[in-house]
Amino acid sequence: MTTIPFKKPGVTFSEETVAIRSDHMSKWFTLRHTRSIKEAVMWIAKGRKGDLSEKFKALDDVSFDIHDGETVALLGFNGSGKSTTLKMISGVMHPDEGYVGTRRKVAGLIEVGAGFHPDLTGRDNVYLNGAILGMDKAEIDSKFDDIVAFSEIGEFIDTEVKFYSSGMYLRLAFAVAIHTDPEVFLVDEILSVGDEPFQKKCISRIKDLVRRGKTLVVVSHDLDLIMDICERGIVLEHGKIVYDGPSVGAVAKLRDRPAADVQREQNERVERRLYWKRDERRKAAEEAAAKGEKYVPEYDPELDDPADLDDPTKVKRTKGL
Ligand SMILES: Nc1ncnc2c1ncn2[C@@H]1O[C@H](COP(=O)(O)OP(=O)(O)OP(=O)(O)O)[C@@H](O)[C@H]1O
Repeated sequence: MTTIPFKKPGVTFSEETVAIRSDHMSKWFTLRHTRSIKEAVMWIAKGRKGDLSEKFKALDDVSFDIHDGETVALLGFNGSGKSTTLKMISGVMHPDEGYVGTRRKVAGLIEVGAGFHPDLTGRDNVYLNGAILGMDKAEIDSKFDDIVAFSEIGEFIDTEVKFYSSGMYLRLAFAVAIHTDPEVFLVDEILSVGDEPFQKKCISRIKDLVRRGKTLVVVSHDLDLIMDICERGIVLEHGKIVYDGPSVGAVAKLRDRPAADVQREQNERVERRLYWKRDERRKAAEEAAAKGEKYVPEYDPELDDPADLDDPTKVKRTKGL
């Protein structure tokens, strides 16, 4: 039994709740070999018979259903096919065999700055990217200040994005994607591009989405974070699914350790974190009370119900978060 507060108790899934379906999906890629000049000459001399390149199956008969509100991690060692699976779900790649489809509004953070035009300013790119992700102008207008605040781009919003660092790109891309209010959010490892405070902010925002019941599919090598955020883990090995079940079991498989031990350590980690967070709040409330003030904590998706944000006496949202 996990102690994460935002995990939902068992929900009944049906055909109507399927958000993403992958049905016997396979993908072939071409592996190009570097050949010596001699080999290339021989190949031409033999009438170009055979191929200098070789095909390999990056995804092999991958099937899964992801239902509304599920939080799923795609796990596996380097080259196992995680990012390719995410690209299939987002539609930037198509399977060679089988089927993959989504039934909900999807926003993905898969490739940093994909959909950004280098010669346009940050401001113009917010509008361009927002439109690509399905927002109309009025919606972007109303969210523009929040997007810029979240990204912390500040005055650079009117600079052409070709002058941005990769971290600045990421900030703006994440800020736009998160403000599209997607039903399904796809996140690849790219969070690692941002600096630590920004990563924390993104993770907090992702936890907020989870708490609000959104569907999440994440690719990450950060297994502790995965257990925090995701209920389910799908482990890929050489393009095949070798495990699909509770994320703790997936992590145990990757770490080659008993699931009960991994679960116990995860529970201890979460309990410790929540203890310190509550303790900090308690101290801040005492300090405020000593001054005759009322302490209103900042919203934390691990401690607070998102509905509490409607009541300014309960929690407040940090600007841009
Ligand atoms: N466009 C492509 N053309 C050729 N091969 C590709 C292409 N994209 C991915 N691959 C190969 O397909 C395999 C799976 O790649 P993928 O990026 O999905 O792995 P991954 O599990 O996300 O790995 P990592 O943990 O290193 O990010 C790898 O061998 C990779 O080199």
